[in-house]
Amino acid sequence: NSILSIVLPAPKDPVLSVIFAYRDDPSPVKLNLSAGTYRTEEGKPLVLDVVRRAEQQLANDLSRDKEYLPLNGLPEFNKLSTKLILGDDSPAVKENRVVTIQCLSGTGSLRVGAEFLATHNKERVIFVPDPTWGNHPRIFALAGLSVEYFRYYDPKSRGLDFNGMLEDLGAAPPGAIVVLQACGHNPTGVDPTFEQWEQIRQVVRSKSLLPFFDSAYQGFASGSLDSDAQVVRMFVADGGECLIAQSYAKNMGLYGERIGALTIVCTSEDVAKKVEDQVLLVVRPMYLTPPIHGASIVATILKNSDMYNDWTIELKGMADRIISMRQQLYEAIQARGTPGDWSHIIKHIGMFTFTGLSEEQVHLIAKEYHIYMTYDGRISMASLSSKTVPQLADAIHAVVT
Ligand SMILES: Cc1[nH+]cc(COP(=O)(O)O)c(/C=N/[C@@H](CC(=O)O)C(=O)O)c1O
Repeated sequence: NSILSIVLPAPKDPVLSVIFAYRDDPSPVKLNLSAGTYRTEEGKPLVLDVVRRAEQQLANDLSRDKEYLPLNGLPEFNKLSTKLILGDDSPAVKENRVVTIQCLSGTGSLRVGAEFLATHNKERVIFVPDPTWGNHPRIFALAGLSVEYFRYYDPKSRGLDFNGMLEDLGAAPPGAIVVLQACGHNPTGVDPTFEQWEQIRQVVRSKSLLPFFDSAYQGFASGSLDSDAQVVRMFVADGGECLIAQSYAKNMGLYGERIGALTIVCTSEDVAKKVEDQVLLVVRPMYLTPPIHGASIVATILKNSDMYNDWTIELKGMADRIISMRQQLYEAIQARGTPGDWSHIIKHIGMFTFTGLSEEQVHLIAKEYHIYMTYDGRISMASLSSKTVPQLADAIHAVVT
C-alpha cells in the first residue's frame, strides 16, 4: 500500500511543456524558440570568455577554500551587486539604508523577498503585470501572498496598456506590493518609456505601494548596464523604499550557477538593520547559505576594471545580436508581404517578443513547421539565427495568410 500513489499529475508549465514537445520531435529542422536562454549565431549556448578567465583565475588561487559563506552570501559579491544596480554614487548606499543578500539567482531573490514580505508586510496583496513571467504567480502564492494583476499588455496595439496600468495601480490598496520588470519585459518585450515610468513612479509613491523590481536582464536588453538600470535608479532616487531581485543568469550567462541578489532599499539605516536580520531568518531554514562558485565568478569580474570592461563588450555583443535578429525577422516578414503590422518585432526589447500569434497558430506552426514557442505566442529572439529567420518567416506567413 503506497503512500505516494495519491500524488496527482502536475499541471502543465507553459515554458517547460513546450521544451518537452520540442525534445520529442524527431524532425531534423526543428527549432526551439521557447527557452529564455541565449544562443549564438550557431545556435549554441554561450559561456562568456571573461567567465572562463575568471574561473581559471579562481582555480589557480590555492588560498581559496570551500567553507560555508555567511547567511547573506559572499560580502564582496553583495557590495558589487548593489553598485551594479544602484550605480557608483547612490545616496541610499552612502546612507547605509540598503540591504543586499546573495540569493539563488532571480528566482531565489524573488522567493526570499516574497517570504519576507508575507511575514512582515501588513498588506498581503501583490500585483503583477498581465501577463508576466510564468513563474511569478506561483513564487508569490507559495510564499503566502495573494496575487492580483494589473493591466499591462494591449493585444490590439501589441504595446503597453498604459492607462489601464495607471488605473489599476491607482486602485491598489495602500501598502500593496507591485512587481515591476526593470527592462526587457517577459513575455511581451514591451517596456514603458521613461516618461511613462515617471508617471508610474508618481502613482506608486502617491498610493504608498511597495515596488518589487525584477531585474533579470540588466544590460541584456539595451546592451547598456546603466540604461537598463535607469528605471530602478529613478525610483531609488526619490528616497522611497523598494525591493530588487537581480539575476546574473542572462547577462553573465551564469544560468546554471544560480547566482543573483535580493536588494532592499529602506528609508533609514535603522530599518535596514532590522530588515536584514529578518530576511536572514527566512534564508537559514530555506537553504542555510548560498553557493560559493557563481558569486566568486561575478565578484572576480566586477572588481577588476579590465574584466568588467571585457564583460560589457561581450554583453553588448549578445544584446546587439538579438536586436539584429529582430531587424532581420521584421525584414523577412515584410519581404514576404505577410498581412498585418509586424513593427512590434522591432519595437519590442529584450530576449522576447510577443508575436501576437494565437494559440492555435502556435500549435499549427509546431505541428507543420517544427518551430516551438510558448503557447502565448512568445518567441525568444536569442534562439534565432540568420539561417533560421527565413524558416520562421515562412511559417508565420503560412499561418496568417
Ligand atoms: C522576468 C524573469 N525574472 C526572473 C527569471 C529567473 O531567472 P533565474 O535563472 O532564476 O535568475 C526569469 C527567467 N526566465 C526564463 C527561464 C525560465 O522561465 O525557465 C524564461 O522566461 O524562459 C525571468 O524571465
